[in-house]
Amino acid sequence: MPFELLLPDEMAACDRRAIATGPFDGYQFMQRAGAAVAAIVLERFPAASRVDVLCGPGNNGGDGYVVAELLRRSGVDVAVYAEGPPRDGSDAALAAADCKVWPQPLAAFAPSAGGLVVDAVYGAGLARPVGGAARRAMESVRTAGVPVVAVDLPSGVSGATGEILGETFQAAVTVTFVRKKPGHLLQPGRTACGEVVVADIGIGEDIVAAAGATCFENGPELWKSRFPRPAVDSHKYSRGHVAVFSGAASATGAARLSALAAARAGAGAVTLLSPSEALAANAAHLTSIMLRKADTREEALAFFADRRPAAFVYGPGLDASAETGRLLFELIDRLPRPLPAVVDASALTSLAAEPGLLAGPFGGRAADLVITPHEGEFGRLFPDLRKIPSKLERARRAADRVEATVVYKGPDTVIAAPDGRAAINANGTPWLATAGSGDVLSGIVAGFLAQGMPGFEAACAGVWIHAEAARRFGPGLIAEDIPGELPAVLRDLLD
Ligand SMILES: NC(=O)C1=CN([C@@H]2O[C@H](COP(=O)(O)OP(=O)(O)OC[C@H]3O[C@@H](n4cnc5c(N)ncnc54)[C@H](O)[C@@H]3O)[C@@H](O)[C@H]2O)[C@@H](O)CC1
Ligand SMILES: [K+]
Repeated sequence: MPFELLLPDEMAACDRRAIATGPFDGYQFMQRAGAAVAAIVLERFPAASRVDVLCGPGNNGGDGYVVAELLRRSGVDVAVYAEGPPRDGSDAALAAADCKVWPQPLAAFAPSAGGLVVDAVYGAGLARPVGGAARRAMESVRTAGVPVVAVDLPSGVSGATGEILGETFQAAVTVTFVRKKPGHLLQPGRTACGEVVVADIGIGEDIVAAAGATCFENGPELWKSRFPRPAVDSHKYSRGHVAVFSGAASATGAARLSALAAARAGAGAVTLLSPSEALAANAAHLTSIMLRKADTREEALAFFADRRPAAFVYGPGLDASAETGRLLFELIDRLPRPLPAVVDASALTSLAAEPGLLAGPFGGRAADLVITPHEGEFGRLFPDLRKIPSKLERARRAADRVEATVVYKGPDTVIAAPDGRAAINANGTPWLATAGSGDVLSGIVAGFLAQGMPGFEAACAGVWIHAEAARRFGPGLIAEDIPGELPAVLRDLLD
């Protein structure tokens, strides 16, 4: 699977296994990595008047010596600045010995106008916050605005978490090897990387597979085998019926956005369950979406028994008081059969107000439960997880705790399943930061759940398609525009 993201220890295991099985040794892999970076430098920055290669003491620095020597042989004006010599006997020491560019101390480096910096200071081995000469180099490059090509990761970015430890370079291009790492997609690392190029250095697919990665970059490859496609003999209910709970008279729009999105995602029928005081407001704005009065839990349960929806959305526009969360549990416990559901927005705030409700497994009660907290809601729901520095790890712990798929939203949305799988989404756009876009996402995910997609796949597909629709629309996007963009995105996926 080309979408695996390798954690640093998984990447190190791949390196070790590849070296042990041959035919390449560690230095040959380093030469291939350096050659890939040098090729990008020559291709992307042919007009650079000079290239300064900054080398650290480990193998990332080793890649840097290979880059410097290859650029020298290509006739580039190249200088090497080193933060100490590589360890004797290491692959990096071999690379330094083969490099004919004499290294100067990193402390003597100053960026030159019209030049380019190759950042080979730290990569996967980053062990502590960046300081000293490396930090000063980063600050001076940032001030001078000189472009940077980063080797593996911008030095200072954690490959595991995307955190910046101390300081980093803002790269124009980051060349990594074999597969991306979570830190290339998680913020703020993703921004520091610029464009990410993945270079093949000859580590085989079988070796990557043996690493057993459980984190992926979200994309159609991950879920298209489970993607719903209507059968020739489908009727509207067999395509999946979604129920969406509406808020009170002054808060009905959120649920309607969800309902419309569920329909556009392919649910054959969608019903809005509305308090009587909001029926008129809802009726005035609905055409293909059905409307049913539900003032009480009993009325909602009667609808579920009678019309047997395949999934429901609970949260957008609802009251954030503790009663909303209690009602959800009563509903789930009394449903005629476990149903997939998306729990979002005010329902999450409500559940956080009464932590006891979430103390035990939540999803164990529903078939496929998906919760979609943004940063604030996540922090309120799982206050003890806030101290974990990795967003990926926070999402995984939350999914394990509540036994539900967690869509932890943001510019780097993480989707985590209770079985340990996780995906990081990277096709988002800042145009999605607009009121109501989360309500649309809930509806899309519910639409896929109702069509039989399992929770993790439905959530991953929903997040990617939602972002793709917004990206295609671009400037001026408001939540109402997203459902209308879905048909074109779906057509491309189903073709
Ligand atoms: N076979 C392999 O293992 C390959 C490794 N490759 C390169 O090797 C890199 C990993 O090499 P290493 O494991 O040697 O790690 P690094 O080169 O990233 O860094 C390790 C060294 O930096 C020091 N260090 C870490 N953080 C520091 C900080 N904040 N301040 C000061 N010193 C610090 C460590 O003490 C150690 O000496 C990858 O990122 C990649 O660029 C590539 O050559 C491809 C093949
Ligand atoms: K680097």
